[in-house]
Amino acid sequence: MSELLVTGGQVLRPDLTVERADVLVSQDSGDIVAVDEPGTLDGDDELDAENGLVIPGLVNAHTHVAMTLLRGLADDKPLDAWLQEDIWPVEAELTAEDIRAGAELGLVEMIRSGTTALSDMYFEVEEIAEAVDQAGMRAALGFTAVTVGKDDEGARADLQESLDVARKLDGRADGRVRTTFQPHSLTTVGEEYLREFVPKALDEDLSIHLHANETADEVAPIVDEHGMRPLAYADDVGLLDGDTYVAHGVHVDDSEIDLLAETDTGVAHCPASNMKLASGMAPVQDLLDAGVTVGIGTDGAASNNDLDMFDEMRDAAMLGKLAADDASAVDAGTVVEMATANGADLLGFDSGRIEAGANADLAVIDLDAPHLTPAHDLVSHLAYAVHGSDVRHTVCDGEVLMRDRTVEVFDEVAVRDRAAERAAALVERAES
Ligand SMILES: N[C@@H](CCSC[C@H]1O[C@@H](n2cnc3c(=O)[nH]cnc32)[C@H](O)[C@@H]1O)C(=O)O
Ligand SMILES: [Zn+2]
Repeated sequence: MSELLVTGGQVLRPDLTVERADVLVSQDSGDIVAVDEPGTLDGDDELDAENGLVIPGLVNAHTHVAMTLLRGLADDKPLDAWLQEDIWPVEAELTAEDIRAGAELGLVEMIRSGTTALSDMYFEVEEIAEAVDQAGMRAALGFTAVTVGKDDEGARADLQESLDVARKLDGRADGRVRTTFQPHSLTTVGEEYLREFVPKALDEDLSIHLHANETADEVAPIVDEHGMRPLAYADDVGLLDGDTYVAHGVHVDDSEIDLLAETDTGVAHCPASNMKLASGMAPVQDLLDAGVTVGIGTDGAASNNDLDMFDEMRDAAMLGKLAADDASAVDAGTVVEMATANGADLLGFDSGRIEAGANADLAVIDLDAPHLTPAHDLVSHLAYAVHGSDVRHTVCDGEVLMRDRTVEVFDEVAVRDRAAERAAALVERAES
């Protein structure tokens, strides 16, 4: 029996109160065993949380982790032009080894900034699953199907692969990997393919993750072609019948907000990506008021341009206020819940809460910093003032992924060097 004691700090509890407490986690079960008064618990090993705040590991509810290789390659364009002119041509040159290197880089960046779980959409998913396994993190992974620009055989093969990958990789990494069926979006996968394959995913009880209602440009053609709003169309083809979450959900009208709530469909809100691509402002407070589960995602590093969930919480709060024209909207406590418990609920993990019985996924924030002084309200600090670089330790499934700012699960310098080399060679191939 091996137990780790996170000791000497303050702890953020599920009701968002903060108390002085020690946290005991089991490295065998990967669960939190107890949260109790300082000095009352004992472990085999200790993690020093003195002058620190223990929080649930953050959950990045929508990303493309291997896109770290494309960070800074193409900026300052809207979604459609950015994908078609810049991103897709370079992605066509990506090898399995590139994706492994990019994923490792992204996971190291996440561990350093206190993220312990992610929901990812990409290809070469086996490589991403292996990187997640080595990282010791938790992930909902999947193969993203696109049918535009493909012949019928290619299109059907893509959707079949999304089903096959979801079936094959579920439960990998000792159960830390779950999977989702992933049509890329409502405009990049044809209706006949959705009608054929979505029922198969539902039959197998697969969770579903897709991009939806991201830009105004994508809404209009759906309304023209199908005579209904995008999410009504998504519902019509069965996409909202299962355990589904959509990334973005920016351009949703009241009827679609109601539909999300009625069908218990979640939203992975990506504020930085929505601002950078000028996609628009998601009505986050309206979604929350309607009872929709909203998590927060960074989207890929090429549209953010980092994977720091603390930046993302601050962006979500600020953009949520602007969208609602109300400074009280999307408050600090709300974004902290979105980035922890809500995200975990979307991905289907029992994480995001520091309480006995939950997954032992946590981060310790160093509060000894000028930008975190004074400490009137630590929840406010989490939403508005903490940076990813303030994270001292990161723990997932009871294992220490980073101790005293040293990543223990990867050779960080080697990961950075390999990613930089592969990214340079990738761009050279794409340009030749
Ligand atoms: N490009 C591949 C498979 C798609 S993987 C998932 C895709 O989502 C893309 N992506 C990244 N961010 C966004 C976004 O905000 N909206 C839509 N797609 C995105 C990403 O570049 C990647 O191509 C194919 O043609 O078959
Ligand atoms: Zn995306």
